[in-house]
Amino acid sequence: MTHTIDEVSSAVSAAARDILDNGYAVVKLSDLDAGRLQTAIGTAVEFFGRPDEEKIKHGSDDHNYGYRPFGIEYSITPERPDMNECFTLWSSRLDLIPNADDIGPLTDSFLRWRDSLAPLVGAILTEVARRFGATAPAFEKASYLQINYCLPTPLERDLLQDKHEDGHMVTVLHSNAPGLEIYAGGAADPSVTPILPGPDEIVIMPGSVLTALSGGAIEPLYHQVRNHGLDNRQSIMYFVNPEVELPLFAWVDSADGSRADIRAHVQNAPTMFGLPPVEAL
Ligand SMILES: O=C(O)CCC(=O)C(=O)O
Ligand SMILES: [Fe+2]
Repeated sequence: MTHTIDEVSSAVSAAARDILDNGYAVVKLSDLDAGRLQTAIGTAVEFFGRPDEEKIKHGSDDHNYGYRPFGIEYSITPERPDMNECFTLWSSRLDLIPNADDIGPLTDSFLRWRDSLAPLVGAILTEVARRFGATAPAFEKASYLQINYCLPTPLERDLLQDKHEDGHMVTVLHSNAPGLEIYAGGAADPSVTPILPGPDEIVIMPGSVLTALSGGAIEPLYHQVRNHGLDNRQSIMYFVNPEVELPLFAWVDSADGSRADIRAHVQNAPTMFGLPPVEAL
């Protein structure tokens, strides 16, 4: 299915409305974009199948760029690491990934998938900001793609990833097997909703940076990943952060009438998961 301009703009409006009214949105992709998504997952799965000593050659020393082995990132506590390996690509910065030249098909497929997502994310954020009489911040240079390659995990460990919110503006997520559970009723409501996007679907989840921008109107979507004992599950995320070169002000006045610069929140959020702060790339 190809999408006409009218269909795209109504999908964007519907996504913005769902984020504001329901706290998250599910968006259907065109055939072209769904193909890029599946190619990105396929090339990454081939990469994760390589020996550890090969993969580690493509990870930065601080584990922020390229391959990140199991055991670094966590959701609540370092004693319970997320049960996955990762590969990340920040902005278009192939130079930050050691020996990126040797994994061209993987980085190419990630760049193509990012090229599909960035205009869609930009249009949806523009529409969300418009509802607050504001303009959405630029984001591409401070945002990154990450694929999680889930590891086979004994069922005694109930969750592959403990309950968390991502600390970004939005996360665009696709997963290819069950596990994701969202707290659709808010962080304090214990009930969870399992979510499995179709092969041509993505989920858009607000994070606490969007909460700060919207003056609390849009809550962060807490989520977790249940262990169903599967041995072939991947999830791929576009973690979208506002660029941080210039001051970044909330879209609404705070109670005292001021508008705080929220850049420190943006930059420090990843430290809650054991990762370095967001840089201005
Ligand atoms: O694997 C998933 O479905 C979710 C992954 C996730 O929440 C994350 O990496 O922050
Ligand atoms: Fe997450």
